[in-house]
Amino acid sequence: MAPISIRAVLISESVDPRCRAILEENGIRVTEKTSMKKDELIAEIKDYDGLVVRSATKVTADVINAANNLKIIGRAGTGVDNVDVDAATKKGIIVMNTPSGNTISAAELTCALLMSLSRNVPQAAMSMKQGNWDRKKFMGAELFGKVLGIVGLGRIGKEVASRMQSFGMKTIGYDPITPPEVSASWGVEQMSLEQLWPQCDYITVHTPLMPSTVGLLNDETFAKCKKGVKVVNCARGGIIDEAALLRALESGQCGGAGLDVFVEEPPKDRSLVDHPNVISCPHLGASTKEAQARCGEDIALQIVDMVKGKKLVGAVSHAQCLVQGCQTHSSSGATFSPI
Ligand SMILES: NC(=O)C1=CN([C@@H]2O[C@H](COP(=O)(O)OP(=O)(O)OC[C@H]3O[C@@H](n4cnc5c(N)ncnc54)[C@H](O)[C@@H]3O)[C@@H](O)[C@H]2O)C=CC1
Ligand SMILES: O=C(O)C(=O)COP(=O)(O)O
Repeated sequence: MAPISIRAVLISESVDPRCRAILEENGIRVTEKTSMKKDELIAEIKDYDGLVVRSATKVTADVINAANNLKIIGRAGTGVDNVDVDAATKKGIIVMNTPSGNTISAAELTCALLMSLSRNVPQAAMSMKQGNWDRKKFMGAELFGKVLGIVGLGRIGKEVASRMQSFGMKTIGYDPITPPEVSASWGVEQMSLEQLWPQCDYITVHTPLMPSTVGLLNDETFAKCKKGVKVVNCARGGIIDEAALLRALESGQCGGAGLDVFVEEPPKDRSLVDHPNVISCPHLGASTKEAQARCGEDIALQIVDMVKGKKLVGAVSHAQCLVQGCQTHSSSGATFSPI
């Protein structure tokens, strides 16, 4: 691949300092400006060759079209739903991410939410802080012997499965791309969603956000679930329809939800966050020292590889992934948009 000249990179979110250090060691000028509003980003982006973001920066078509020199948008993390990949591709801008860097952290938070849901840990802790000692109110249920449905058997889904199997959960799942014999080798029996919904005591979603995954859990699918099913969304807001979830919580069809992500972040409508059977986090799936170190370092190294014209091992076209309906797994762990 021909080398790409990158002289100046804008980092628009809190990214591990190793990212800046690696870029600067390679002669790239770095500016860090966080918490910019959309018009500030549009004004700022004009002269940069590269932009490094996490999930909060919305790299919309107007931002992309305002950039005169932009060649690379680097997502220090997995989901690229905050980047208009089509608009970038039309301008010949490469979009790349670092998906394997935060897999374990996102999987561990998912497991923490599953365990918190089963034993009411956050609610009990809050009650203790309020001076109470209420043992009856927080009666829980064992995870042992319960059925966990995993929708999306990619990197994170797989890691969640192995961890929850160690608690004695039966893991079933669905993925349109991962072959059933592959997931069977990690102890996950695949089946259609129609077969999956009524069997689960817990459901966790681990798909990218895209048109085919918006509202995977909705009024109709909640109605097919066991009464009292508990759900976790550590993937993206909207994969579980928020209004349908609230209705299901109110009717008791859903017995509890663990939410790390929201359609709007932070959510202005607090009805879900405030619901007594909801435990929530402010999008913390990738917020560990280890994940941030990996993602910050990986994105910088990937940008440097592009500058040096290195062949991108296992690079795939993101557009192709979207057509296939998934983020393809590449051997390098990274996904790229076409140039
Ligand atoms: N809360 C957080 O901080 C984090 C959230 N994430 C989110 O988690 C998502 C998943 O991450 P990875 O596991 O690394 O991605 P991945 O690409 O390894 O796995 C996603 C899987 O979803 C499957 N899939 C696509 N459409 C589907 C459908 N309709 N039904 C069922 N499965 C479907 C794909 O075939 C693929 O196997 C990311 O796209 C991102 O949005 C990722 C990291 C941290
Ligand atoms: O990597 C992902 O997809 C995430 O959701 C993590 O987002 P963040 O980098 O923490 O803003």
